[in-house]
Amino acid sequence: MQTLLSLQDRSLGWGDHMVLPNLSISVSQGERIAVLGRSGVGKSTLLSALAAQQDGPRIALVPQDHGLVGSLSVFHNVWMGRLDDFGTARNLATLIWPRATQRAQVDAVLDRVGLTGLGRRPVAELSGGQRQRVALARALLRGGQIVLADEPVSAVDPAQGADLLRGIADRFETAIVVLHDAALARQFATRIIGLQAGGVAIDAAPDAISDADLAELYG
Ligand SMILES: Nc1ncnc2c1ncn2[C@@H]1O[C@H](COP(=O)(O)OP(=O)(O)OP(=O)(O)O)[C@@H](O)[C@H]1O
Repeated sequence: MQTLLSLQDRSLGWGDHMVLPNLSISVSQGERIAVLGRSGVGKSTLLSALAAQQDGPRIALVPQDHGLVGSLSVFHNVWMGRLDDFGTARNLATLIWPRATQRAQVDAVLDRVGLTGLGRRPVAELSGGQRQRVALARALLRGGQIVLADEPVSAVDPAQGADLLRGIADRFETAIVVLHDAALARQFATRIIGLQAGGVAIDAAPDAISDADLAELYG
């Protein structure tokens, strides 16, 4: 399988703060990767390094803080996922006079994430779980070869989370998703990467990893 993203012997950190020294990870087409590990271990740092690769595949992002503009409508926030597909004039026209076809495309992804009928609502008026689903809808609209999603279902219940993860898997052949629910990770992933104390402690298929192995990540 083709390698879509790769970090080789990279040391990831922020300024003088080293988070993941000498890290090597490759992501192949078709993999669904769940990244697990304690708070602060470097899951978001890993995703941001993968997302920053130059001349790579088309990536859809679901950031942990959602990256939404509260004063804009749900429609406009979702449409942002495709801004780089169009020129400035077309984007300005969409901002002012969204076309029926554009509304229909956004409505389809809003239906998929359970936000039917909320397109005109300002994001600032939504709940945390609804905002999270707007960020996911934006990635679904964008599409691409790979999605990088940082805790995209942390604010919804496990059944809804499982359904939204199926939506991700249906839309994207390759996915890297940070999760904190080990059961959801087992359901979703073809590969689980567990980070611990500055490095990769687990990197295997879910069937090859015991619950005790996963619990140790948080021990
Ligand atoms: N933008 C930033 N600037 C400086 N330090 C940062 C930044 N983002 C993260 N860090 C630091 O890097 C380390 C790893 O953070 P990171 O957000 O990658 O962890 P995480 O595993 O995603 O945590 P969580 O599960 O709480 O989201 C932490 O010590 C954090 O304080």
